[in-house]
Amino acid sequence: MAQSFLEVKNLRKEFGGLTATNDVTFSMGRREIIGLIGPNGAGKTTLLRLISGILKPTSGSIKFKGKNITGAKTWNIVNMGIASTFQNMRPFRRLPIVANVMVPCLSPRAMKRGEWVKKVEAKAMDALEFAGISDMALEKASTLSQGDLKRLEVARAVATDPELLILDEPFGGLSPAETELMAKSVARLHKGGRFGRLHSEGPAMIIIEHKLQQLMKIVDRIIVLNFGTILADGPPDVVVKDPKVIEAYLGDGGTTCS
Ligand SMILES: Nc1ncnc2c1ncn2[C@@H]1O[C@H](COP(=O)(O)OP(=O)(O)OP(=O)(O)O)[C@@H](O)[C@H]1O
Repeated sequence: MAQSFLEVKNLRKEFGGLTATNDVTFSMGRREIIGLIGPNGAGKTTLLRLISGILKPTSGSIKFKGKNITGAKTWNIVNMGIASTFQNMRPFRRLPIVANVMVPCLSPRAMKRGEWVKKVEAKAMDALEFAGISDMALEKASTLSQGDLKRLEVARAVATDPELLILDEPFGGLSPAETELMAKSVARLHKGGRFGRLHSEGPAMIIIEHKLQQLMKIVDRIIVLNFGTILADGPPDVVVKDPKVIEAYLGDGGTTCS
């Protein structure tokens, strides 16, 4: 049987008496882009944190490209090719925006193509250009609006040339116009190619998002979590019609949820 790109098996995380992810099992292919949805508290962010190494699971396993990464350190996971953005954004607020992106550019993974430090700023600028905030590169990160902080998060993640990019609510707090722009950038990145000195291999993606209309346009598969358990897993048009999903999350309005 062909080896999965990402293989999550019986992944469980308990916080005291609370089971945040309850034996979650799924796998994904190298070219997939998955939307991870579900009600508040369903366990989506916990699942993301387990895959990116911020949390250690209570039990279960995670394999990436055939290697067991369960409980591995975050920086090892980043160097293997998994990058994430988070809801609670924590940039180096006192540093210029471009310096925030130069830090991930100095990771062994980002440097592995034989780049030297003098090229790092140029590469960081290309990541900012990709995210649409290069004109503010020398401002302090503390001056950024919520929407632009999201862009900085994306720039920091793409600067490591990830093979799997995990985005936690990339459209959260953005205006409809900003959401449209971010959705287009994400879809473009998934296709891959060169963006200046940035080389995107077209990462696989897992995107947590509540703005379903926009999410549906860019993903080819949806996983629905509810009370830490996978309720549905399939193509977006099938999942949104699933009575279990409508009852637990979508309500009568279906995909009008934004
Ligand atoms: N560090 C923690 N300590 C204790 N409980 C936690 C912790 N992190 C998450 N939880 C709990 O685990 C459950 C799942 O939370 P999680 O943040 O993963 O849900 P979510 O689906 O991402 O929700 P949202 O859509 O609101 O972001 C919730 O009941 C939450 O309160």
